[in-house]
Amino acid sequence: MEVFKTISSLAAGHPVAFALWSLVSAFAFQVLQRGYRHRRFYRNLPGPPHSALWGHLKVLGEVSATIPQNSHPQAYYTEIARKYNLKGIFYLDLWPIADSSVVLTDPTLMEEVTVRNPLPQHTMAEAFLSPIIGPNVIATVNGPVWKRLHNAMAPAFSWSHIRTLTAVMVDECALYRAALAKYAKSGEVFSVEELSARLIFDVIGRVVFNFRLHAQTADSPYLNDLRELVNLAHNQTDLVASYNPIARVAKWWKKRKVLGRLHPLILGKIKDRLDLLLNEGITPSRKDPSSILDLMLREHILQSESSGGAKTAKQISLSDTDTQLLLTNIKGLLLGGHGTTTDSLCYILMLLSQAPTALRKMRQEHDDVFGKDFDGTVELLLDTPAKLQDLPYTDAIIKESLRLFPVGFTVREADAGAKLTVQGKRYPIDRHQGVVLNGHDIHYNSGFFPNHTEFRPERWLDSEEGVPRSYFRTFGRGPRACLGQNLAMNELKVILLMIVRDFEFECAGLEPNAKPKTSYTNLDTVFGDIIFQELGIEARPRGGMMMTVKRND
Ligand code: HEM
Repeated sequence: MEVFKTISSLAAGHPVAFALWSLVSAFAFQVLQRGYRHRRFYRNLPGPPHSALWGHLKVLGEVSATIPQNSHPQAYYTEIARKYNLKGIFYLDLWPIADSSVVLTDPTLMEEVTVRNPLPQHTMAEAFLSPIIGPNVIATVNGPVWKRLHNAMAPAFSWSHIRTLTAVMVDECALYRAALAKYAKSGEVFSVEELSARLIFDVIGRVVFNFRLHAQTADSPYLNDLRELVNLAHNQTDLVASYNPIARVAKWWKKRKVLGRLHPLILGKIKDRLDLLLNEGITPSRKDPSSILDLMLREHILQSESSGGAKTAKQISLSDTDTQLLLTNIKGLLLGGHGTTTDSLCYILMLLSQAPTALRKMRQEHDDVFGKDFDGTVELLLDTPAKLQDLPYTDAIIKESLRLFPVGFTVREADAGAKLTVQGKRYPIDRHQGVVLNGHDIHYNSGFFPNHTEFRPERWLDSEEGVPRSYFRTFGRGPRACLGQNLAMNELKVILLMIVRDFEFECAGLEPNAKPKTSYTNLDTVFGDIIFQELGIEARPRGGMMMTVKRND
């Protein structure tokens, strides 16, 4: 009774203080209740040692102390799994600092949630990307919008279309060779990431828009602004910056400026192309698409035609929603398509710089299949692009590099209350919990890849053992697997074919670690901390992959 009396007199005498006190108490109660529920859910599930107070935050802190800052989460997950001998599935309770998750590290289980019963992309992927690119980008959206985008874009990634892009790749790669020749002459240290991004961006530009973006020869405003957006995404993962109001305002302002420049450029291209198609009465073909933009405009033209026969540019204007969808997805493809392939090329060249035998075998394969002469190689390639499929060793080098350095990542979401079954045991899923598919762990598991830290392209050729498809997770699997994987593989092959016989790469300023920093790899005793991929939109090279190049005479 006394308590009630005190409370009523406080409420009457100090109404504002009372209201504040009530709010704070209600908030504190909610936080405590949430925390308790959270810790209780995780306490008996498989995972590292769980604390009633800290959950797994201390474990994460310990592992973070050994891995270089801002490494991609896949490295932490793999290291935690090794340190605590966690196999197949484990849980991480990181409330309230980060999203809690269930981490899958078993190929069969991953096939279950990607191929047999595919789970949708987690909303955290959309939450991460949409402040940078916008909502409804194909890689993160689910449901009918994803279906529509996937269906519209798919023909641009068919083998038949990719082969028609060989001439584009060869043209752009000739400029890349010329830049390498300059660096070979000067002996200068340069960023392979920066140089390669320009090449790959120009190719992606042709796939997306079918016009040249000139990132290699002039300062492309598209590339500069998109890379600025990537840097902003990079900062998004910096916890200190994300709670600092001044940093947040500065970032908002910068983003506003970048988008203010970028959007009119892309919108101009969309409008010009739509006008041209309509004025010339062209409905873009799905069989022989000129670009992804055309494929997406085709949907729009067909829809407008079927709903009333509108034919002219005036009659068919894009709705705000369609314009937004186009804009977002064009940015997404330019960004994702060039970043992932650039990162992959960097790691391939880094690994080759310390693998003379593999390099020699690949050069031999190129000589055998395309002849020794460079001009002859280009001629044959342009004439018979399918010959790229006759380079199994080059293919194996790319796959082995992408095994050691998977640059993409995926987190899925299951309904609260759903269960995952592993060897007859059922594991619960919490509300909004991230279902993390850590392919990196599989790639560094000697049970699946014997001598897993060795760069051994031969493992992909071994006709007896081979590598089951479910073990290679770099492009994901199932309906949400990478749409651009054939394009990326083909492009990487063209680049390697056009450069490796004439140039020799060497990493600059390597600082190998005296002993491995983690228990899953010892590659840092050769290359140093650059092997710890940094968190950006993808798992990117640390430090720009600085190298020198010389001619292989
Ligand atoms: C080596 C280069 C690349 C790697 C390693 C890579 C990796 C990935 C990964 C891991 C995913 C997510 C898979 C999943 O959620 O299960 C993905 C999705 C996607 N990638 Fe790539 N990617 C590469 C290049 C490209 C290129 C060049 C393009 C085209 C411009 C592209 C377009 C896409 C698209 C459209 C999706 C979303 C597919 C969907 O959700 O339907 N990727 N990629």
